[in-house]
Amino acid sequence: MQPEGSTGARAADRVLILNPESGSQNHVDDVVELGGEHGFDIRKTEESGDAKRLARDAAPTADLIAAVGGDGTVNGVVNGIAAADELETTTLAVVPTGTGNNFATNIGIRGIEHAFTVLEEGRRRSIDVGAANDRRFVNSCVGGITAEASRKTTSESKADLGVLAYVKNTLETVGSFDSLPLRVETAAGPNGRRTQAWTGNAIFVLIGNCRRFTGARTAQANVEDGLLEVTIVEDVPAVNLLGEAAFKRLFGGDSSYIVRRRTPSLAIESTRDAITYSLDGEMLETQTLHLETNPRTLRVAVGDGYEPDPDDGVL
Ligand SMILES: Nc1ncnc2c1ncn2[C@@H]1O[C@H](COP(=O)(O)OP(=O)(O)OP(=O)(O)O)[C@@H](O)[C@H]1O
Repeated sequence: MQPEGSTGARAADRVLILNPESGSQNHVDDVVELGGEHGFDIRKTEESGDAKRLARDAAPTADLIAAVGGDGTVNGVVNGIAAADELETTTLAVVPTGTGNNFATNIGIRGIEHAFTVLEEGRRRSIDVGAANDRRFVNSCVGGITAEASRKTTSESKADLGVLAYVKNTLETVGSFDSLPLRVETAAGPNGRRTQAWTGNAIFVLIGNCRRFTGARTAQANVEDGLLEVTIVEDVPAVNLLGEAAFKRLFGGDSSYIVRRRTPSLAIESTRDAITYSLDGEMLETQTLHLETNPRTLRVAVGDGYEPDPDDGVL
Protein backbone atom coordinates (compact mmCIF):
# COMPACT_ATOMS: atom_id res chain seq x y z
CA MET A 1 0.00 0.00 0.00
CA GLN A 2 1.28 3.48 -0.86
CA PRO A 3 1.48 5.75 2.16
CA GLU A 4 -0.76 8.83 2.18
CA GLY A 5 0.60 11.62 -0.01
CA SER A 6 2.87 9.31 -1.96
CA THR A 7 3.60 10.19 -5.56
CA GLY A 8 5.04 6.88 -6.61
CA ALA A 9 8.17 7.30 -8.71
CA ARG A 10 9.89 9.98 -6.57
CA ALA A 11 8.61 8.52 -3.31
CA ALA A 12 11.88 7.14 -2.04
CA ASP A 13 13.85 10.29 -2.99
CA ARG A 14 11.85 12.67 -0.85
CA VAL A 15 10.42 11.64 2.48
CA LEU A 16 8.48 13.85 4.83
CA ILE A 17 8.31 12.81 8.48
CA LEU A 18 5.31 14.48 10.07
CA ASN A 19 4.61 14.77 13.80
CA PRO A 20 0.85 15.44 13.91
CA GLU A 21 0.98 16.15 17.66
CA SER A 22 3.56 18.96 17.53
CA GLY A 23 2.62 22.58 18.22
CA SER A 24 -1.04 23.50 17.90
CA GLN A 25 -1.75 20.34 15.84
CA ASN A 26 -3.65 22.18 13.10
CA HIS A 27 -0.97 21.89 10.44
CA VAL A 28 -1.55 18.35 9.21
CA ASP A 29 -3.87 19.02 6.24
CA ASP A 30 -1.75 21.92 4.92
CA VAL A 31 1.46 19.93 5.21
CA VAL A 32 0.02 16.80 3.59
CA GLU A 33 -1.21 18.91 0.68
CA LEU A 34 2.04 20.83 0.22
CA GLY A 35 4.09 17.67 0.72
CA GLY A 36 2.11 15.90 -2.01
CA GLU A 37 2.55 18.84 -4.40
CA HIS A 38 6.29 18.78 -3.81
CA GLY A 39 6.61 15.05 -4.45
CA PHE A 40 7.10 13.80 -0.90
CA ASP A 41 6.32 10.39 0.47
CA ILE A 42 4.56 11.25 3.75
CA ARG A 43 5.09 9.24 6.92
CA LYS A 44 3.42 10.22 10.17
CA THR A 45 4.79 9.59 13.64
CA GLU A 46 2.45 7.75 15.97
CA GLU A 47 4.46 7.70 19.17
CA SER A 48 7.69 8.71 20.79
CA GLY A 49 10.71 7.30 18.92
CA ASP A 50 8.98 7.15 15.54
CA ALA A 51 10.77 10.15 14.02
CA LYS A 52 14.12 8.45 14.54
CA ARG A 53 12.90 5.05 13.32
CA LEU A 54 11.22 6.49 10.20
CA ALA A 55 14.27 8.60 9.33
CA ARG A 56 16.65 5.67 9.81
CA ASP A 57 14.54 3.56 7.44
CA ALA A 58 14.21 6.35 4.86
CA ALA A 59 17.77 7.69 4.85
CA PRO A 60 19.51 4.99 2.76
CA THR A 61 17.34 5.81 -0.28
CA ALA A 62 16.12 9.36 0.35
CA ASP A 63 18.07 12.40 -0.89
CA LEU A 64 15.88 14.79 1.05
CA ILE A 65 14.10 14.22 4.36
CA ALA A 66 11.78 16.92 5.69
CA ALA A 67 11.20 16.95 9.45
CA VAL A 68 7.76 18.40 10.18
CA GLY A 69 7.41 19.29 13.84
CA GLY A 70 9.30 21.14 16.54
CA ASP A 71 12.83 20.74 17.82
CA GLY A 72 12.08 17.26 19.22
CA THR A 73 11.04 15.99 15.80
CA VAL A 74 14.13 17.50 14.15
CA ASN A 75 16.23 15.83 16.84
CA GLY A 76 14.61 12.44 16.15
CA VAL A 77 15.08 12.77 12.40
CA VAL A 78 18.75 13.75 12.75
CA ASN A 79 19.34 10.80 15.09
CA GLY A 80 17.69 8.50 12.56
CA ILE A 81 19.79 9.79 9.66
CA ALA A 82 22.90 9.38 11.83
CA ALA A 83 21.89 5.83 12.84
CA ALA A 84 21.71 4.94 9.13
CA ASP A 85 25.15 6.56 8.67
CA GLU A 86 23.72 8.84 6.00
CA LEU A 87 24.39 12.27 7.52
CA GLU A 88 26.64 13.36 4.68
CA THR A 89 24.45 12.07 1.87
CA THR A 90 20.94 13.04 2.97
CA THR A 91 19.75 16.64 3.02
CA LEU A 92 17.55 17.73 5.92
CA ALA A 93 14.70 20.18 5.45
CA VAL A 94 12.75 21.56 8.40
CA VAL A 95 9.06 22.47 8.29
CA PRO A 96 8.36 24.26 11.58
CA THR A 97 5.10 23.16 13.22
CA GLY A 98 6.24 22.93 16.85
CA THR A 99 5.79 25.40 19.65
CA GLY A 100 9.41 26.55 20.00
CA ASN A 101 10.96 25.86 16.57
CA ASN A 102 14.33 27.13 17.74
CA PHE A 103 16.33 25.26 15.15
CA ALA A 104 14.09 26.32 12.27
CA THR A 105 14.43 29.96 13.34
CA ASN A 106 18.20 29.63 13.50
CA ILE A 107 18.42 28.33 9.94
CA GLY A 108 16.15 31.05 8.58
CA ILE A 109 12.87 29.16 8.14
CA ARG A 110 9.91 31.44 8.76
CA GLY A 111 6.88 29.15 8.45
CA ILE A 112 5.32 26.18 6.68
CA GLU A 113 5.02 27.63 3.17
CA HIS A 114 8.40 29.30 3.41
CA ALA A 115 9.91 25.94 4.39
CA PHE A 116 8.73 24.43 1.08
CA THR A 117 10.17 27.37 -0.88
CA VAL A 118 13.47 26.92 0.95
CA LEU A 119 13.70 23.20 0.36
CA GLU A 120 13.25 23.82 -3.39
CA GLU A 121 15.33 26.97 -3.80
CA GLY A 122 17.37 27.51 -0.65
CA ARG A 123 21.10 27.15 -0.21
CA ARG A 124 22.47 23.90 1.19
CA ARG A 125 24.92 24.27 4.07
CA SER A 126 26.79 21.59 5.96
CA ILE A 127 26.50 22.31 9.66
CA ASP A 128 27.96 20.87 12.85
CA VAL A 129 26.09 18.14 14.70
CA GLY A 130 26.50 17.69 18.44
CA ALA A 131 27.00 14.23 19.93
CA ALA A 132 26.15 13.49 23.57
CA ASN A 133 27.18 9.93 24.50
CA ASP A 134 25.48 7.93 21.75
CA ARG A 135 22.86 10.54 20.86
CA ARG A 136 22.94 13.56 18.53
CA PHE A 137 21.63 17.08 18.99
CA VAL A 138 21.47 20.07 16.73
CA ASN A 139 20.49 22.96 18.97
CA SER A 140 21.46 22.39 22.54
CA CYS A 141 22.03 20.05 25.44
CA VAL A 142 20.97 21.39 28.83
CA GLY A 143 21.58 19.72 32.19
CA GLY A 144 19.60 20.57 35.30
CA ILE A 145 16.14 21.04 33.78
CA THR A 146 13.56 18.79 35.40
CA ALA A 147 11.46 16.64 33.09
CA GLU A 148 8.30 17.92 34.73
CA ALA A 149 9.23 21.57 34.30
CA SER A 150 10.10 20.82 30.69
CA ARG A 151 6.67 19.32 30.04
CA LYS A 152 4.90 22.26 31.65
CA THR A 153 6.73 25.07 29.89
CA THR A 154 4.27 27.17 27.92
CA SER A 155 4.58 27.94 24.22
CA GLU A 156 4.48 31.69 24.99
CA SER A 157 7.50 31.34 27.23
CA LYS A 158 9.33 29.24 24.61
CA ALA A 159 8.57 31.86 21.97
CA ASP A 160 10.06 34.52 24.24
CA LEU A 161 13.14 32.76 25.57
CA GLY A 162 13.74 29.68 23.44
CA VAL A 163 15.36 26.86 25.40
CA LEU A 164 15.95 29.18 28.36
CA ALA A 165 12.20 28.98 28.97
CA TYR A 166 12.77 25.47 30.36
CA VAL A 167 15.48 26.80 32.65
CA LYS A 168 13.20 29.58 33.87
CA ASN A 169 10.34 27.17 34.47
CA THR A 170 12.59 24.81 36.41
CA LEU A 171 13.68 27.68 38.65
CA GLU A 172 10.07 28.66 39.22
CA THR A 173 8.64 25.20 39.84
CA VAL A 174 11.35 23.56 41.91
CA GLY A 175 10.92 24.65 45.52
CA SER A 176 14.32 23.96 47.00
CA PHE A 177 17.12 23.74 44.53
CA ASP A 178 19.62 20.92 44.75
CA SER A 179 22.71 22.14 42.99
CA LEU A 180 24.70 19.82 40.76
CA PRO A 181 28.20 18.93 41.98
CA LEU A 182 30.07 18.80 38.67
CA ARG A 183 33.44 18.40 37.08
CA VAL A 184 33.48 19.84 33.57
CA GLU A 185 36.55 19.25 31.46
CA THR A 186 36.83 21.03 28.14
CA ALA A 187 39.26 19.88 25.46
CA ALA A 188 41.93 21.99 23.82
CA GLY A 189 40.51 24.23 21.11
CA PRO A 190 41.68 26.77 18.51
CA ASN A 191 43.55 30.01 19.27
CA GLY A 192 45.77 28.35 21.83
CA ARG A 193 42.90 27.38 24.13
CA ARG A 194 44.02 24.63 26.45
CA THR A 195 42.30 21.83 28.26
CA GLN A 196 40.50 23.28 31.25
CA ALA A 197 38.67 21.74 34.16
CA TRP A 198 35.98 23.39 36.24
CA THR A 199 34.84 21.80 39.47
CA GLY A 200 32.05 23.17 41.61
CA ASN A 201 28.34 23.39 42.24
CA ALA A 202 26.21 24.42 39.31
CA ILE A 203 22.49 24.77 38.90
CA PHE A 204 22.56 24.34 35.13
CA VAL A 205 25.04 23.46 32.46
CA LEU A 206 24.10 24.50 28.93
CA ILE A 207 25.87 23.39 25.77
CA GLY A 208 24.93 25.01 22.51
CA ASN A 209 25.68 23.88 19.00
CA CYS A 210 23.29 26.19 17.18
CA ARG A 211 22.60 28.32 20.22
CA ARG A 212 24.50 30.32 22.78
CA PHE A 213 23.03 31.28 26.10
CA THR A 214 22.95 34.99 26.62
CA GLY A 215 19.32 35.44 27.60
CA ALA A 216 18.17 36.52 24.13
CA ARG A 217 16.03 34.12 22.15
CA THR A 218 17.82 34.86 18.90
CA ALA A 219 21.30 34.20 20.27
CA GLN A 220 22.43 31.97 17.46
CA ALA A 221 25.92 30.52 17.61
CA ASN A 222 28.24 29.81 14.71
CA VAL A 223 27.06 26.36 13.61
CA GLU A 224 29.91 25.71 11.22
CA ASP A 225 32.92 26.33 13.48
CA GLY A 226 33.29 22.85 14.99
CA LEU A 227 32.86 24.28 18.48
CA LEU A 228 30.33 23.93 21.27
CA GLU A 229 29.41 26.93 23.42
CA VAL A 230 29.46 25.92 27.07
CA THR A 231 27.70 27.96 29.76
CA ILE A 232 27.87 26.89 33.38
CA VAL A 233 25.47 28.63 35.77
CA GLU A 234 27.11 28.51 39.16
CA ASP A 235 25.10 28.10 42.33
CA VAL A 236 23.14 31.36 42.63
CA PRO A 237 21.29 32.52 45.74
CA ALA A 238 17.61 32.05 44.87
CA VAL A 239 16.84 35.68 45.64
CA ASN A 240 19.01 36.74 42.69
CA LEU A 241 16.76 34.88 40.29
CA LEU A 242 13.44 36.44 41.10
CA GLY A 243 11.71 38.22 38.25
CA GLU A 244 12.13 38.30 34.50
CA ALA A 245 14.77 41.04 34.47
CA ALA A 246 16.92 39.25 37.05
CA PHE A 247 16.72 36.06 35.02
CA LYS A 248 17.84 37.78 31.81
CA ARG A 249 20.62 39.56 33.75
CA LEU A 250 21.86 36.21 35.03
CA PHE A 251 22.78 35.22 31.47
CA GLY A 252 24.14 38.66 30.57
CA GLY A 253 27.75 39.45 29.66
CA ASP A 254 28.76 40.74 33.08
CA SER A 255 27.03 38.09 35.18
CA SER A 256 29.30 36.88 37.95
CA TYR A 257 27.56 33.49 38.10
CA ILE A 258 28.37 32.38 34.57
CA VAL A 259 31.40 30.49 33.30
CA ARG A 260 31.73 30.35 29.51
CA ARG A 261 33.92 28.18 27.31
CA ARG A 262 34.15 27.25 23.61
CA THR A 263 35.47 23.81 22.85
CA PRO A 264 35.30 21.00 20.29
CA SER A 265 34.56 18.48 23.07
CA LEU A 266 34.00 18.14 26.78
CA ALA A 267 33.14 15.70 29.52
CA ILE A 268 30.71 16.40 32.36
CA GLU A 269 30.83 14.21 35.42
CA SER A 270 28.34 14.46 38.23
CA THR A 271 30.07 13.59 41.46
CA ARG A 272 26.74 12.62 43.04
CA ASP A 273 23.63 11.37 41.21
CA ALA A 274 22.69 11.02 37.58
CA ILE A 275 21.57 14.27 35.97
CA THR A 276 18.70 14.82 33.56
CA TYR A 277 19.80 16.43 30.31
CA SER A 278 17.54 17.81 27.61
CA LEU A 279 18.82 17.22 24.08
CA ASP A 280 16.76 19.56 21.88
CA GLY A 281 13.91 18.92 24.34
CA GLU A 282 14.32 15.12 24.50
CA MET A 283 15.43 13.76 27.88
CA LEU A 284 18.53 11.74 28.79
CA GLU A 285 19.58 10.71 32.30
CA THR A 286 23.22 9.98 32.99
CA GLN A 287 26.03 10.57 35.46
CA THR A 288 28.75 11.01 32.84
CA LEU A 289 28.30 12.78 29.54
CA HIS A 290 30.83 13.03 26.74
CA LEU A 291 30.05 15.74 24.22
CA GLU A 292 31.66 16.61 20.92
CA THR A 293 30.89 18.21 17.60
CA ASN A 294 31.00 16.48 14.27
CA PRO A 295 31.97 19.51 12.21
CA ARG A 296 29.99 20.26 9.05
CA THR A 297 28.40 16.85 8.74
CA LEU A 298 24.69 17.62 8.32
CA ARG A 299 23.46 19.02 5.02
CA VAL A 300 20.55 21.37 5.62
CA ALA A 301 18.37 23.50 3.35
CA VAL A 302 18.62 27.01 4.82
CA GLY A 303 16.66 30.23 4.32
CA ASP A 304 18.11 33.61 3.28
CA GLY A 305 18.11 34.72 6.91
CA TYR A 306 20.61 32.05 7.93
CA GLU A 307 24.05 33.38 8.79
CA PRO A 308 26.74 30.81 9.51
CA ASP A 309 28.66 33.24 11.70
CA PRO A 310 26.19 35.67 13.30
CA ASP A 311 28.97 37.68 14.97
CA ASP A 312 32.61 37.29 15.79
CA GLY A 313 31.56 34.94 18.58
CA VAL A 314 34.29 35.86 21.06
CA LEU A 315 33.51 34.59 24.53
N1 LIG B 1 1.94 10.79 17.15
C1 LIG B 1 2.48 11.20 18.31
N2 LIG B 1 1.75 11.21 19.44
C2 LIG B 1 2.26 11.68 20.59
N3 LIG B 1 3.53 12.13 20.72
C3 LIG B 1 4.30 12.13 19.64
C4 LIG B 1 3.82 11.68 18.38
N4 LIG B 1 4.81 11.81 17.47
C5 LIG B 1 5.87 12.33 18.16
N5 LIG B 1 5.56 12.51 19.44
C6 LIG B 1 6.41 13.12 20.49
O1 LIG B 1 6.41 14.53 20.24
C7 LIG B 1 7.61 15.09 20.77
C8 LIG B 1 8.24 16.06 19.81
O2 LIG B 1 7.50 17.16 19.70
P1 LIG B 1 8.21 18.42 19.03
O3 LIG B 1 9.35 18.85 19.89
O4 LIG B 1 8.53 18.13 17.63
O5 LIG B 1 7.07 19.46 19.07
P2 LIG B 1 6.76 20.57 20.11
O6 LIG B 1 7.10 20.11 21.48
O7 LIG B 1 5.37 21.03 19.86
O8 LIG B 1 7.73 21.76 19.65
P3 LIG B 1 9.10 22.40 20.23
O9 LIG B 1 9.98 21.28 20.71
O10 LIG B 1 9.71 23.14 19.07
O11 LIG B 1 8.69 23.30 21.32
C9 LIG B 1 8.58 13.96 20.98
O12 LIG B 1 8.88 13.85 22.35
C10 LIG B 1 7.86 12.73 20.43
O13 LIG B 1 8.14 11.64 21.23
